[in-house]
Amino acid sequence: MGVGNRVLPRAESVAAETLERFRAAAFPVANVADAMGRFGALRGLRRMAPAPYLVGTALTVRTRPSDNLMVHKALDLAGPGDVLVVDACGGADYAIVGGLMCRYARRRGLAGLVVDGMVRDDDELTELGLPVYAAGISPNGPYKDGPGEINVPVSCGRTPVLPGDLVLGDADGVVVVPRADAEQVRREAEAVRGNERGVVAAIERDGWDRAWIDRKLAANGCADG
Ligand SMILES: O=C([O-])CC(=O)C(=O)O
Ligand SMILES: [Mg+2]
Repeated sequence: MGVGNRVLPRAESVAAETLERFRAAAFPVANVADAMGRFGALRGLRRMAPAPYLVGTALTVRTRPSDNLMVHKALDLAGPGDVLVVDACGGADYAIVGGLMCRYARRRGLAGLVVDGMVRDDDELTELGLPVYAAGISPNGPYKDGPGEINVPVSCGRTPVLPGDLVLGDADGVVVVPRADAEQVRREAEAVRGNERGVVAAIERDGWDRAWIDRKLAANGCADG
């Protein structure tokens, strides 16, 4: 088994009850990212087509920016509730995943795919309605030669992802919650959402307290007027 060219066993995943609590809560990704000190949301990736809220556990893949052999292997290892998190080094020239693979993923019950690289077959992805996040689209197809790694720590959207981490996605993007921190983040996200709901209510009754802005500017020594 070689570094850079290996398939590791499935990692321990975020607890099933925690996963269910996050599924029921369906927090906006922005609230969860705020609950994590504004880290945690993957950078430069977007949802490729309208799709349901994404909740699942990370099955990680590392691959060359032009090759998807290990992604195909990972699809055969993945099952219901898994999210393939693919570190393709942010490659912009070759699609790593396309419509056929996403159809197969949907058939196998995967929760979604997150690709730090390109995808293709945009119309098909739209038709499938599976949550697929990527850096962009390229019609150029991938080679299938390897090497690569499965179930190792990866970097996706310039953010570390460990196999078994919790993955959440909505129209804004994807946030990854470290498995061991998930319950704490859930409580924080609940507080962030509660606070935002309070602000919404205050805006609607013209009661949003804006005094903090001038206090902050004064503390900054800002020349005002
Ligand atoms: O050729 C590939 O491996 C990727 C692709 O377009 C598909 O899955 O439809
Ligand atoms: Mg295709």
